[in-house]
Amino acid sequence: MFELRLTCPEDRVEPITEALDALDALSVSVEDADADTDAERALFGEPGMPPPAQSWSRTRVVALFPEEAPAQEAARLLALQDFFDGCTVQAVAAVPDQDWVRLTQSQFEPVPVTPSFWIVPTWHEVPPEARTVIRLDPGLAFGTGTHPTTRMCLRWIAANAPVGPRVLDYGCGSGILAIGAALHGAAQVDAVDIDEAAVGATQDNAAANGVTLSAGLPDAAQGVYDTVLANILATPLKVLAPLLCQHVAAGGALVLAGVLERQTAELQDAYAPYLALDVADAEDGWVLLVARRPA
Ligand SMILES: C[S@@+](CC[C@H](N)C(=O)[O-])C[C@H]1O[C@@H](n2cnc3c(N)ncnc32)[C@H](O)[C@@H]1O
Repeated sequence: MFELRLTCPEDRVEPITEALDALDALSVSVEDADADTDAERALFGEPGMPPPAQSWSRTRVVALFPEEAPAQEAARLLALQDFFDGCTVQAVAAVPDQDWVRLTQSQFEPVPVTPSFWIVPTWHEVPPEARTVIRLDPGLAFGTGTHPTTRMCLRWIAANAPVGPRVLDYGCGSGILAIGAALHGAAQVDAVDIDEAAVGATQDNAAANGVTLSAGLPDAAQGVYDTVLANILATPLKVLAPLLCQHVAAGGALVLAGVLERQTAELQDAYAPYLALDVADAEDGWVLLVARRPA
């Protein structure tokens, strides 16, 4: 795992985090850079000296990548953007996996998807109002419920329960959507991902939640499903249009996330030869696109 660390003025956080998402960062976290300033002051021995004025409004953004090359490429591409003026890349550095997991775990709190459907890390008590719970520890696969795209998919699952009976989670990451579908009535859930670590994480997380599902590489998706869920970014979703649509049964639903509001029309165009996508939900600049195949 490699992290790209940069500092920026507060008003650049949004375009930078959006760009990092589009550049396939596994996670992007935003921190207050003032803590650094205090530490630097202590280190360089300036008792009583205020930090430079601009530091007070600076923010640190940390993006994780599976390898060094995409982290370096992201740093290079960001530096070319107009909105990067006044921002500084601090480092691209290796992060030991255990440190990342420990660091990430310290940032996770229980997340409500609906008032009664929660994602709760294993080291937290289950809130009393939670009736349906996914127990999940953030690991190396994407999908902890803190990202709006994951939450929108889970909200759709809860609102459309019972889902299935056959459900496909394409790009399963941690398996969170597959587990959510199984907890909301799906009788058979297939979860697939191009990343073998995600397949392993999905199997582990399903077992930890007492859920039976089948996890594998994309070829394991076979036949048609009543619900096809895919939370991947817009570009791969466009490429996958014919494949995903061919897996949707008559009367079934296709649920797509990972799409920014401004990408809605291009996704609708890419899917138009197969299915008609509508915006079913929106959060923080992301949209949930849903299509139904006529019965
Ligand atoms: C944004 S994560 C979503 C994880 C989880 N489903 C969720 O909703 O939180 C996208 C996942 O899709 C996988 N992925 C990306 N491109 C893919 C492809 N062409 N086929 C299958 N999986 C893919 C990635 O490895 C990653 O685990």
